[in-house]
Amino acid sequence: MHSLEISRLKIWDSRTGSVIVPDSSFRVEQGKCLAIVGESGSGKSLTCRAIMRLNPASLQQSGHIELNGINLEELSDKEMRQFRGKHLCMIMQNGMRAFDPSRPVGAHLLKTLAVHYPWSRSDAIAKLKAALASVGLKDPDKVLKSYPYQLSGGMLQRTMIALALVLEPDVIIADEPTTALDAITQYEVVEQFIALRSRLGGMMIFVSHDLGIVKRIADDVLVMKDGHIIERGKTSDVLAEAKHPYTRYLVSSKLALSRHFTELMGGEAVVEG
Ligand SMILES: Nc1ncnc2c1ncn2[C@@H]1O[C@H](COP(=O)(O)OP(=O)(O)OP(=O)(O)O)[C@@H](O)[C@H]1O
Repeated sequence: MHSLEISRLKIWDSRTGSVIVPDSSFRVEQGKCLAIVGESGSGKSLTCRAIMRLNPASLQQSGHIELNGINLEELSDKEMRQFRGKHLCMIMQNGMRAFDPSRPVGAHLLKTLAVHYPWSRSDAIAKLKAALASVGLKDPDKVLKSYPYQLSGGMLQRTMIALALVLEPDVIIADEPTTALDAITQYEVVEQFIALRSRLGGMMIFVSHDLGIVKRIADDVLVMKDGHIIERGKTSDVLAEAKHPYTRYLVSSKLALSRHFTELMGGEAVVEG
């Protein structure tokens, strides 16, 4: 069975000695999406970046991270660079930061693909164009020729999703990929993530503040607070019957917000678990 297994992950700041994530263990299985929720600063991003081994050098980590039986801790930096992209792909909150601002998007994407696949340039372009069209980008040629600043946040996130479609990684880690988008674009990009999940059938970790999105996309959920996992379980169970007071607080804030929104819109409050 393919899986990503994180055991006893600890992350600390080597300059100050302060421990940010003391001891986290969790597992994602083939075909499953795990959401990580929790307040700002609870350690969600550092946990994701620890899996990718992308935290700054001042942050140290220990513990065991294993993907499909491969112990990632044993890979050299060079091997890890090769491993990322093909096996582990991260989609971040700010699409702009994911791209090289000084080059057209297409040049950046082709360079990434060239690290992992021996395709000819024309084959790689054809695959990218098909993927860009499949995530709803109407003019793939124009996207490839554009600089990142010429594309909207939603277009950049779709472009990252398209790249993931071509790379077909075992694991996709999406760190608040819709937070910087307006509500309608958010909805559309989440739809693309759901489609990506079903097309690749791999594993996904989806970090979000938004329990509505979590409910739509994730099978299981972890709730983090101050670096600790305080609750975990099937998404529907956690949302319906949260055990920890902090999770209940998160769920009730979400309900209060949706009630307020519904009242503002002049309708009946819809309470969804
Ligand atoms: N490079 C760093 N060096 C030291 N501490 C850091 C570093 N990056 C983040 N931190 C601290 O680690 C803690 C966890 O940060 P992290 O970014 O993982 O939170 P988060 O849960 O993802 O929050 P958000 O939802 O705001 O992104 C925070 O207190 C943050 O200030």
